[in-house]
Amino acid sequence: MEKLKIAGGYSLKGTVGVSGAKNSAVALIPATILAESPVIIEGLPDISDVHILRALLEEIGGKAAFEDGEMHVDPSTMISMPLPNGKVKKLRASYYLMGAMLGRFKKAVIGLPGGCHLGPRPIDQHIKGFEALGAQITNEQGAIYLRADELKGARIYLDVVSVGATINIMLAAVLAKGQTIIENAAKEPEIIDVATLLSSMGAKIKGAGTDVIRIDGVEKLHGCRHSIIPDRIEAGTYMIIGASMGKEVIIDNVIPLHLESLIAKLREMGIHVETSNDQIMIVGIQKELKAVDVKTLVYPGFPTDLQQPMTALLTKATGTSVVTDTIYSARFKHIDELRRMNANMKVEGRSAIISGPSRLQGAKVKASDLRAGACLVAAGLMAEGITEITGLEHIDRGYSQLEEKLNGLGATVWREKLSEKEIEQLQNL
Ligand SMILES: CC(=O)N[C@H]1[C@@H](OP(=O)(O)OP(=O)(O)OC[C@H]2O[C@@H](n3ccc(=O)[nH]c3=O)[C@H](O)[C@@H]2O)O[C@H](CO)[C@@H](O)[C@@H]1O
Ligand SMILES: C=C(OP(=O)(O)O)C(=O)O
Repeated sequence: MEKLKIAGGYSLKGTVGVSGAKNSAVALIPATILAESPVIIEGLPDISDVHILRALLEEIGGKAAFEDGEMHVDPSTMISMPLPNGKVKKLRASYYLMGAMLGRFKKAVIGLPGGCHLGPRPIDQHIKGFEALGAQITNEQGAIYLRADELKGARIYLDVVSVGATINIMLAAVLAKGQTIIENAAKEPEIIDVATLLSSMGAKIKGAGTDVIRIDGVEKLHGCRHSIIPDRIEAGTYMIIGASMGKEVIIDNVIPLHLESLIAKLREMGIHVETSNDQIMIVGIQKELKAVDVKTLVYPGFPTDLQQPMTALLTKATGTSVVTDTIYSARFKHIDELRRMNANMKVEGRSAIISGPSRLQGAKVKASDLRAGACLVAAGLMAEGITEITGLEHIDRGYSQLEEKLNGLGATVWREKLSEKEIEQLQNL
């Protein structure tokens, strides 16, 4: 086990390259199961979610090689092997194996997913969609059993706008007989990316990126090559870091349109942001920053995945900021850790209330989930002295080459092994 150490308080400058999007990658990899011939995905991030999904493709008999960001998958030898436990619990997106395996094999056994604990994360809308397509589904001792004699297209209205349910139903529907219509679909860029891959494989999908998606089922899908979109959440994290400590930080390989809500908030705070085709330049603090209110919403609203890093930046703003998460009821485990670092903030219901400015101090803190980790990294860079962050397994689910990228901007960040005493202390927490 390791900890991340940050010597904070130094300004940052330079260019940081953004990796492929985690939330696309974790759907694109299971989508390859649906093809009859090899699929190549390029630009994948080097994160644990990608490595685990690659291993899961091999567990069901496929061949999957991952090198230099490129994954070569040969799905022709895959079988519907049950995956009730083990690796599926290490990430959220293992739920996409349900849609993809149901689509190809008409049966699957998949353990309930893991991922960040952010309050209740049901999958009832995924199940509702699969059932509408004709699947029988049971939950037996924490594993979902899915089976269908055949899948038939259906009209499915999502009661909750869900990224996962939208993609999972698309995966199950592309090989179903007839037309499927998903209404009240989520519109995140990652959904368009998955639809682009499926279309290159021969699927017929219209409307991805709008709230009505129409899928005309086809008999079979073939291999192709696909290039992933950049990670807007990783990009947003570096924008927030640049805004808090940057003299001038350029975020490269980004689609500025995907980050309009964050760009608008940073400008509202008084931060200078410039955009070009595939770059965003942040000129950090020139003057006093203004406190702002932030409310997370489905895309194109402010992403919940940037809510936690944003609270670190808001400790620098003068006045009171209110950050409300409308997507997850309990995405505030980072707040106690920020308080250890001298932040003045509290949680009230679904909101964090931040009074600033505060001078953050380095401390020993623990990442409870992925973006709590990103928030603590941002706070550690801002704080005076040394910050030590444990819980790196969460951060490694979503940030490719974190230390290399930060040190490339002039930060001082490194990993150290935890002593036996530290491991014991963590286990007793
Ligand atoms: C792997 C992946 O892409 N993860 C992202 C995905 O998670 P995920 O796909 O799990 O999130 P959803 O969009 O499904 O969840 C949105 C909201 O709907 C609720 N809900 C969802 C499904 C369902 O069947 N029933 C239900 O009630 C959830 O509890 C949550 O309150 O979108 C989230 C919201 O942008 C992001 O935070 C995650 O980073
Ligand atoms: C919540 C997240 O991930 P997951 O859905 O994979 O747990 C995230 O990426 O912030």
